[in-house]
Amino acid sequence: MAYSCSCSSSSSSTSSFFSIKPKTPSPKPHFPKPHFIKASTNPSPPPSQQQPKPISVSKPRRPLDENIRDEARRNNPTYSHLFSAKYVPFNPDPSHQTSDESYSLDEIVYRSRSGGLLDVEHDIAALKTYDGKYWRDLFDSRVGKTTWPYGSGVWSKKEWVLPEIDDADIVSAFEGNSNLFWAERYGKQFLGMNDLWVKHCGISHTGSFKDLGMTVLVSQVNRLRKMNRPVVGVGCASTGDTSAALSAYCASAGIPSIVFLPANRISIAQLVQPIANGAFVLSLDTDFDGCMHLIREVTSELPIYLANSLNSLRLEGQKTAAIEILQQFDWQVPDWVIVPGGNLGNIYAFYKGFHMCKELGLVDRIPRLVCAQAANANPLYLHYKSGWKDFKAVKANATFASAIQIGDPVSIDRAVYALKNSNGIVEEATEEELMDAMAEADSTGMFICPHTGVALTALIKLRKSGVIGKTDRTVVVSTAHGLKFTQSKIDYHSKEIKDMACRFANPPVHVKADFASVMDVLQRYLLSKSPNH
Ligand SMILES: Cc1ncc(COP(=O)(O)O)c(C=O)c1O
Ligand SMILES: N[C@@H](CCOP(=O)(O)O)C(=O)O
Repeated sequence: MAYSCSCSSSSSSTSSFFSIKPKTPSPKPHFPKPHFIKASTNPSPPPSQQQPKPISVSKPRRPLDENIRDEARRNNPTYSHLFSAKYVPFNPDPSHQTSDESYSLDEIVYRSRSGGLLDVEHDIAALKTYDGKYWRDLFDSRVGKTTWPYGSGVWSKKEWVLPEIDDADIVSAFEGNSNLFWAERYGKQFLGMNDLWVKHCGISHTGSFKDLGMTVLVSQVNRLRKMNRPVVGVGCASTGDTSAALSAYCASAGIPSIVFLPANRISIAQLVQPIANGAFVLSLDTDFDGCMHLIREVTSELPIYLANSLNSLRLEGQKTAAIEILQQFDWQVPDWVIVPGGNLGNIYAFYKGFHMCKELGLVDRIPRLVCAQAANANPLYLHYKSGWKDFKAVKANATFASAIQIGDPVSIDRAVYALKNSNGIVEEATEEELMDAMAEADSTGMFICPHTGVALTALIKLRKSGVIGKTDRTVVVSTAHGLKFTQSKIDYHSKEIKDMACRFANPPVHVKADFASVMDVLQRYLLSKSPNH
């Protein structure tokens, strides 16, 4: 790449003016009711009939040797006998179908016998014993509470995620329940849209959507270790976000974590996260695809559990973001959901979440999915453009969207399946397009990451071509917190990026510290902003 890319710690540049150092249930009679927390089992009377409540002076209610896990153990009935899930080959080829192949989730297995991907298959017949309204009400009743583990947006859907795990084994930071932001000004000003939303999955414990999957994976590892299974540590290859999430959840459970990072290809903020959380960090002179290759070899030799999304457990957590979007729209289905794609697990996770909601009667359709890639790392886009002919991995070039600098995505088959079954589209974004989109979005009050800039570029292109209509309800998935990628914003607003106009740069103005100089620049500024200017 021609310019000095901010995502490389070695190449981070600093502008002179930024004085910043570099860088109601209807159960069948024989099934007991799954647990509703109090609020929904005993709905309150309408406000007109309510008596004024005495103000309670709250005192600590728990004795010192008790906590919310103990409370959950006492209060939450166990439904492990009602619902179950297992690993099965992902979308097996019917011609060599080995229909009996399945594995318990307590086994350590990442690939099917044929070498293909696995999927977590739920006992849909058991889940169907309850109707769509039942599930909607159950999930809604758990939002915003602190009841263990349902205070988490992931574990509030526990029956659909890891139904058999003991609540006591769950490792959670009450992740999920991320805000769905109405992008009023951005939609109106730049796209003429009135129903545009940004799902802020990056406003999360470690600043990315990876928390949703990692709580599930690390919880299962916690369970396996209690069962004395041979898991000494958990490892991943990462472009920065998976390693941050893995190290935080492992640290919280006291489990060793090992992370393989491509040297000088992730942001400083992302590098600091596993270091601070006590992970064993290997910085390797290769790219993400090289790291991925190595971690797969290592985890097949050593008792290190693989935490990348090749491991289908992760996607069970990530799919809850799709369910959450429906929930936040009062179970109305948006027209479009746009997701930036790299290793390509997340686009399938979204598909799976939406599909389960349809299959189980919570909604009657699913949205169309768009996967957005950086043009510098676009193997899925090329595959889509070729009419889904033979897939070819690419050598991924540097991109400001550094977390998706991936040329050989492990979940390519899952992504293709998700897109084909959702009438989906793949788009790409050049470096200039994604940085401009990020800057424009930020100028309307967001503070997004470059990957979200990739997704917004896809939206801009699909709006311009008329594929996405002005009134289409559209959700752009924001995958990481912008604060992890400040160097890219500094580079852009400094206009220090080679071959990039940085059209929306807003550099600070250096002014002499005297009244006249300050008044002078302010008057010129106010004039430029006045309506008659
Ligand atoms: C911030 C960010 N956005 C998007 C992605 C892409 O997700 P996936 O790899 O599941 O396609 C990743 C990781 O790959 C990421 O870290
Ligand atoms: N962006 C990811 C790349 C690895 O993806 P994964 O979902 O397979 O773990 C990261 O942050 O490492």
